[in-house]
Amino acid sequence: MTPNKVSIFEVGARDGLQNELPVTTQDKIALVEALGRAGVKRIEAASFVSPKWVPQMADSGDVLRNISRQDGVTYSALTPNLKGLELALDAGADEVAIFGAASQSFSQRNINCSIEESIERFAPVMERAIAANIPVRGYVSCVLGCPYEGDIAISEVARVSEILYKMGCYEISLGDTIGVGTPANARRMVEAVSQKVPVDKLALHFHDTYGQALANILACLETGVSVIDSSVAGLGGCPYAKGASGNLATEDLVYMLNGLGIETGIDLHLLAKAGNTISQALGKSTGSKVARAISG
Ligand SMILES: CC(C)(COP(=O)([O-])OP(=O)([O-])OC[C@H]1O[C@@H](n2cnc3c(N)ncnc32)[C@H](O)[C@@H]1OP(=O)([O-])[O-])[C@@H](O)C(=O)NCCC(=O)NCCSC(=O)C[C@@](C)(O)CC(=O)[O-]
Repeated sequence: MTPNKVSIFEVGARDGLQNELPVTTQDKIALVEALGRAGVKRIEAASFVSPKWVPQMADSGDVLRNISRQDGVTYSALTPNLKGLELALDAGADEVAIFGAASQSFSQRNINCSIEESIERFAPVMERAIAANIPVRGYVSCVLGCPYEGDIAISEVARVSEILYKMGCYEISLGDTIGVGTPANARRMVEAVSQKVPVDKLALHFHDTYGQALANILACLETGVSVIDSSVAGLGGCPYAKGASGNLATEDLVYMLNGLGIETGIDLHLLAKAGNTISQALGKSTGSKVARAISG
């Protein structure tokens, strides 16, 4: 069941940088271009959300408009509502993502509405995106725990995932937003969701707050999932756990997959270089253990 190829969905320029100190638009553009040169084919480069809520992403339009696009690379953006979608289309996003949650409290704090209200908001986004021929990805946050509610029922994760899938999302990314999962419950969750959404339409989006992300991914690969989200240099913190690491570092993921003989198409050294450069711009060292080892 373990796939022999994995598609990496790089979220450093969005999920990572939304949780870091601001960097310049030019730094973001350079990062996205360096990721492309490293062989990353799916890059989340922008987020059209309220600049009052997430000021770090306020220049998303300028980023998307000014990158030198590489053939075969998809540049995507988060769009919580119709306004976000229109901005993303205007800036030239190749695909967009709507983002919901399996926790009511998280949904309320993240996008200022309940799960049900979020589904209502997503419907016109989906309709307009389909009309514009733009693929829509769906995120479900808090699939292995919530910072406000603690444990989340797997049935709720499966329910929300199925709703987003049936609305027309081409892929559902399962977010362990606060990185609390461990391998056995991560695998149980993926198995349960795959009863409702085909496993080849699922992606793993596991944060590394508790250092479990690689182990969780390894356990879930056995279910057949073959799309994994990660963030170069481990960019991104966790607003709910001060000082905690954020997303799983793409370099660490690629290193593990290389060792398993699973193809990603990514050049690890160029990837680490991209991660080191953006880390320098942030005034910190890379969050990737592999990148540190290679550089050393
Ligand atoms: C969703 C809203 C906008 C609702 O926010 P709201 O206040 O309920 O919305 P509103 O429609 O009442 O609008 C309020 C103001 O925001 C503006 N506005 C409204 N929409 C937009 C937009 N698209 N782009 C730019 N501006 C927008 C709107 O124009 C208005 O401006 P004002 O009149 O006050 O000047 C807000 O809650 C928001 O922006 N939240 C951002 C949440 C966010 O970005 N979270 C991080 C991403 S999710 C994540 O990281 C998890 C994930 C995906 O990685 C998976 C995982 O790890 O679990």
